[in-house]
Amino acid sequence: MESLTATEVFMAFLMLLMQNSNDGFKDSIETISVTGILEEYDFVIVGGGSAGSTLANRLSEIADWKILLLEAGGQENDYTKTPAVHPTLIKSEYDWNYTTTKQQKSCQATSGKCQYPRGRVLGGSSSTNGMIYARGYRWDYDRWGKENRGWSFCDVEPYFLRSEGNRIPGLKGRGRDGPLTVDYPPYMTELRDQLIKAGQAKGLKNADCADYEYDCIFRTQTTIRDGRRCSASTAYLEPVSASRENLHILTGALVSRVIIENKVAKGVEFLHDDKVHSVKATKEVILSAGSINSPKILMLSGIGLKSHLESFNIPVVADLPVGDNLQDHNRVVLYYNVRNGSVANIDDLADKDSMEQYIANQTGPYSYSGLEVLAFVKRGSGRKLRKEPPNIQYHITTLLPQEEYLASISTTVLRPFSRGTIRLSGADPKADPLIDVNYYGDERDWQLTVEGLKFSNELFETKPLTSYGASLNKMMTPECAGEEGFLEYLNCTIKYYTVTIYHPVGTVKMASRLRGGVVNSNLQVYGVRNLRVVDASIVPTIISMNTNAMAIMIGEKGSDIIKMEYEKSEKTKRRFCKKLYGL
Ligand SMILES: Cc1cc2nc3c(=O)[nH]c(=O)nc-3n(C[C@H](O)[C@H](O)[C@H](O)COP(=O)(O)OP(=O)(O)OC[C@H]3O[C@@H](n4cnc5c(N)ncnc54)[C@H](O)[C@@H]3O)c2cc1C
Repeated sequence: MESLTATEVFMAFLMLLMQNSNDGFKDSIETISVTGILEEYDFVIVGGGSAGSTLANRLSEIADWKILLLEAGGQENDYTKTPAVHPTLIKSEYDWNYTTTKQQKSCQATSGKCQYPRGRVLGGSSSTNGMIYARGYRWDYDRWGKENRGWSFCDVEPYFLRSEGNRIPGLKGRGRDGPLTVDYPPYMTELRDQLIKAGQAKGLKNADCADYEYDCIFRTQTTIRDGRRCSASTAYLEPVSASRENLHILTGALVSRVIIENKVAKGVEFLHDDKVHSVKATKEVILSAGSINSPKILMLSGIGLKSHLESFNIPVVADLPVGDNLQDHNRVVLYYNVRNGSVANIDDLADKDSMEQYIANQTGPYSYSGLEVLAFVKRGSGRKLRKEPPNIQYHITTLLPQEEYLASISTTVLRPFSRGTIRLSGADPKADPLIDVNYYGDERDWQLTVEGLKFSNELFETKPLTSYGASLNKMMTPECAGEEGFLEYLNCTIKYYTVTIYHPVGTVKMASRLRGGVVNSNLQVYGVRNLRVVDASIVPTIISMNTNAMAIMIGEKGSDIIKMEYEKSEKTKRRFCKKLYGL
């Protein structure tokens, strides 16, 4: 019998899921219709992603505040919450379907245009991501804190702890009671232990890489709760959307601009079913539309580089370097054939028993993302590096929708020197922005990638993996398969197959104005009152790990900054009234 393609397999799984949920997928979040929204709210939050969902939950804890959350996408469902299908969410209705501008040194397999996925659904990119949970190093946040008061590790750690509901026994210094579940997925492959042994054979410690003293390899911790994705919307919106009357959530609402009068944000304009609507914010408008769309909305609202805005006849409200400082992690993948049955493959997913097992009790190969093992190492030299955390990350995958039994290892330079930009392609809010990732704009990133790739291959040449038949499969990178020399092969894979690993940050930089900042350390946009940005775009320098936990931390901390500010002003007001009127 001819085997099924990956698309056919996932379609079959989807059909089975639908059949099992009687009348189709049920929405888990209570939303409001566009005709039901109020004329004004205290806070209007734009974007219900990792940071926005967190913020909506925390701000709506204050019963007196009315909150509106506007999200361009729709809701998650049983399919999007199934861990193994996550690669199929890219380029689907849950994705913004962005591509970059033409790149010279990367993505040549797709003619220099890199796919650039971002979640367009409640939960944002946390609803389409690979579900890896990683916080970043103390060093990363201390670096932020040097220039941004209140953002050192000791300032942000309480928010990681508050958000995290870690179920893994024995880990120290982790949150246990927070809404965001962190756990091992309920499935693992035979190769996992061999991978860890291979790392150990190369001197890596088998430990959670929470410290930076050592190179390490360990089993991936995930935002998977009982075999299902735990996105920011699952964690923060599901538990409160029905019970909190002061929180309104509207999906399908594409915010086109912030309404600004005399340098004060008054509300937003949005499109719903192609009709233009507006809503007022009496206290603040908060952008949580992510690293691509928060800068886009700011620019459409007249906040950005003057010359750029003027080229589209957008009246300038504040001349700020919006969209500069784009930093991202990318990856270059090597593939290895391994012993039959030691990893999962397309047959495991195509197997009806696997599908039924998942539907019945959320276990089996559908219950994990495939990203089974992570490793972090330090490569390169220099005295400075000695005091820094690992600068290379490996994601090792044991589930590829192929007939062969394959494992893959992707190399990621964690603190790239290259910087890209986000710019408008026009004044139309529906037009995609121009994303120039500029991978390898700085030659040092290429050199370090080569070093990282060499080490990844050394891992697969250790006994624990060669005894499992590990051998490099060049056919998975067909554009480079003909390269005979190993170094030539690596350079070719970098040029043809470098793609994003989905961590853009920094495009609405938190810093002083002199240092190219767009927001201050309270996340307020310079030169415009009542306007804040709370999401991954405010990150001054990219952290040395995956970015979802970080974005949720920003939502948590952002909510406290806002609460404290209003509480303080309420107290001052009350004190003033008491003194003056005895109230
Ligand atoms: C495919 C993929 C895989 C990833 N894998 C991992 C991983 O395994 N682990 C990890 O830690 N990180 C991962 N990440 C990164 C991580 O998920 C993101 O860094 C994080 O979710 C960013 O949070 P955010 O709040 O800044 O933006 P988002 O979560 O992207 O939220 C932005 C929200 O705003 C909405 N929005 C945008 N524009 C508008 C508009 N004009 N009007 C209304 N709404 C709007 C969007 O639809 C979205 O819901 C991955 C990301 C992707 C895309």
